[in-house]
Amino acid sequence: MKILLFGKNGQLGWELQRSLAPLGELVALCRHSTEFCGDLQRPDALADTVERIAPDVIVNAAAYTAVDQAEAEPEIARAVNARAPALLARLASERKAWLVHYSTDYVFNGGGDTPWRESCPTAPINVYGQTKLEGEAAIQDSGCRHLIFRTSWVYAARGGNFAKTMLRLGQERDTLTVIDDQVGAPTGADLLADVTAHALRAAVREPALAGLYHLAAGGETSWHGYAAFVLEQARAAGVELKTAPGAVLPVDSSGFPTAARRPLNSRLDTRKLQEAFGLHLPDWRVGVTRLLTEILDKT
Ligand SMILES: NC(=O)C1=CN([C@@H]2O[C@H](COP(=O)(O)OP(=O)(O)OC[C@H]3O[C@@H](n4cnc5c(N)ncnc54)[C@H](OP(=O)(O)O)[C@@H]3O)[C@@H](O)[C@H]2O)C=CC1
Ligand SMILES: Cc1cn([C@H]2C[C@H](O)[C@@H](COP(=O)(O)OP(=O)(O)O[C@H]3O[C@@H](C)C(=O)[C@@H](O)[C@H]3O)O2)c(=O)[nH]c1=O
Repeated sequence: MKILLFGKNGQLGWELQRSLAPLGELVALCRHSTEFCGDLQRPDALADTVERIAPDVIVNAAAYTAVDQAEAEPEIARAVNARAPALLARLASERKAWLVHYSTDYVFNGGGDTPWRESCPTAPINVYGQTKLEGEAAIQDSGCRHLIFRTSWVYAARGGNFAKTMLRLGQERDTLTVIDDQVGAPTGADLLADVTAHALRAAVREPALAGLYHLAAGGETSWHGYAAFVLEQARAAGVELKTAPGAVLPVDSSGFPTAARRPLNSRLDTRKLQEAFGLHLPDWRVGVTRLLTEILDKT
């Protein structure tokens, strides 16, 4: 099996390089690759890349993920998150290749407090979520064989994420103010990558498994609960923090204004994935603890 991976240097792309390697020949590209084009904003060159590599599977881990910035540059977000996946889907369809793609909890409006199922109505409340939804729809409409994984609150040892921001701020500030009315599940890029490899292997054998799946770690928390957990673990590991226990102050969304609105309810119901692929998704604390062990060991 020949796999073409886009976005190899992102949080997920980096982990996918490890998880996908045992499945076959892997060609991994980033925006600045030279021999082949890995820039999702260059459609002609992208089509040429796919033609020359002739992959059996295209895995798209590249995306425009700057949620607040997307409000100011919707056309760039749309080119990367919607138009490029649409092109990759057409190219995959033409050559009967699989397309693996990732989407987000931000396709939902955040109403209610029950976990979203794949069949729930989408209604994004920010530009990033809207463009990611357009990408999903284009893939589904193309008729290509695909796996789309909607996930949430991704972190990894490599790359920027909320856990690392909290670790840094905890060493700089006496108090932190963190939103406690947005609820979801922090999900490790390593878990996403391993589940992708497992699911892809199964789907190639059993094409009826193609489709859209929610994929997130088990359990739930708020950004405030997540921040408090990260700092508590760091303190226990001997990191000197300026933020004292109890000085992570909970606020509702209006207490921490941002350019983009975020959904209050980001819970994803992952039963479809677990049943289809015979998987158990571990609690979010398991992965975050591993992340901290890894990054604190290096400091
Ligand atoms: N991060 C999160 O919390 C969540 C992410 N997701 C989805 O998961 C997937 C992976 O996200 P994650 O790994 O966390 O994201 P990252 O932001 O870590 O990585 C995204 C990668 O995409 C690349 N990229 C951006 N624009 C282009 C372009 N024009 N051409 C080629 N590459 C480009 C970036 O490259 P460069 O560094 O050069 O800009 C970066 O390497 C995405 O589909 C995302 O929407 C879903 C839910 C949560
Ligand atoms: C830095 C900071 C953020 N926050 C809030 C703002 C926001 O509501 C929440 C998370 O902020 P961030 O900007 O780190 O995360 P954000 O960019 O919103 O993360 C999202 O990224 C995209 C790509 C996704 O697909 C989503 O699943 C989600 O992970 O925490 C605080 O309350 N206090 C703080 O000090």
